[in-house]
Amino acid sequence: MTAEYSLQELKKEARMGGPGIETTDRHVPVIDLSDFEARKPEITEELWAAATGIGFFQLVNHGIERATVDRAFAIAEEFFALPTAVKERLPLDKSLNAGWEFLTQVRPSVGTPDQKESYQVTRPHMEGRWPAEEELAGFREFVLGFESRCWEVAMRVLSCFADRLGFDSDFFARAHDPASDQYQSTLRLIHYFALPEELRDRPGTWRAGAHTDFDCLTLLFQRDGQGGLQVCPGRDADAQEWTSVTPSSDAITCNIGDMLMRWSDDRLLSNFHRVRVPGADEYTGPRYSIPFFAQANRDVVIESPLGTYPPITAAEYLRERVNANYAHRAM
Ligand SMILES: O=C(O)CCC(=O)C(=O)O
Ligand SMILES: [Fe+2]
Repeated sequence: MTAEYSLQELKKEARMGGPGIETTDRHVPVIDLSDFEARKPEITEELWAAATGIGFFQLVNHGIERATVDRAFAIAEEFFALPTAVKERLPLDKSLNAGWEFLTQVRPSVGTPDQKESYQVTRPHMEGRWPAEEELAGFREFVLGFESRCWEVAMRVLSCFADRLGFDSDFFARAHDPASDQYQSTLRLIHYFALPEELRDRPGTWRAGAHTDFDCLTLLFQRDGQGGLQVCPGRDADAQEWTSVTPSSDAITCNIGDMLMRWSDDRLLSNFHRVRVPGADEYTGPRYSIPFFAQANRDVVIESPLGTYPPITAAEYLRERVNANYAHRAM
């Protein structure tokens, strides 16, 4: 990817920070993964249609039991309830996507920090970044197990895209090999703060400012009743029309990221999304979400079937995206 391409991406992002308008005209498809092997051709059609359109879809019967998802949210709440002094011992290393941050993520679209704290888990870089067993018993073991379950679901979905793109079915599983020290897929626990009165009507306050994800595929776990996620499809997004995604504790909300858009010669669409703050009549308490970002291993070369972009390693690709973000912020 050239620097100009990165900058062009960023200019689009900078235009996306306003409130825009809301529309209910669009639909986020719900895709049933049950009986996956037998129904794979049918599921692949549904995934492809969603990913080449709105870029978002919700998976049901995805194979991760509700009790496991509930436990993930319970343990996330326990983590964020730890004393600040404990969490401060696990600071985020941005280049490694590992550790805890508090109010530090600034999206180029809005220029204000997301109203959240988050904890990122990237397998090869967690040494010294786990709370001690006495502080939060069973946390490390559970979180790593949950990360593996997410990986499995993500690879199942990516194998469908591989079939359609002309790769072999295991192509993306090899590209996201968790046994490699080059692995860079990330599980993130997020706690969006209860909305304080004084921020309720302040323009430019976002739980997550408008952005596209850098990865191949994002799996997002949300809770019933904790809404706010909105999507604006279309790379240019000139109309600035946003559609709310209804949260569900039973579904995994998925979206395509920039890396897979590039890998698919722009056929699969990485679309803008954001998390708005609650409106006047809405629940203003804390909101928790858990995204898993399937991001190809650092040493994997991203080479699209039609050759729209020159080959680039996943590490270099991300470095350019991150650098472009910093350049923008410094201006
Ligand atoms: O919390 C959410 O609903 C969305 C989070 C998100 O888009 C992200 O972390 O990239
Ligand atoms: Fe996102």
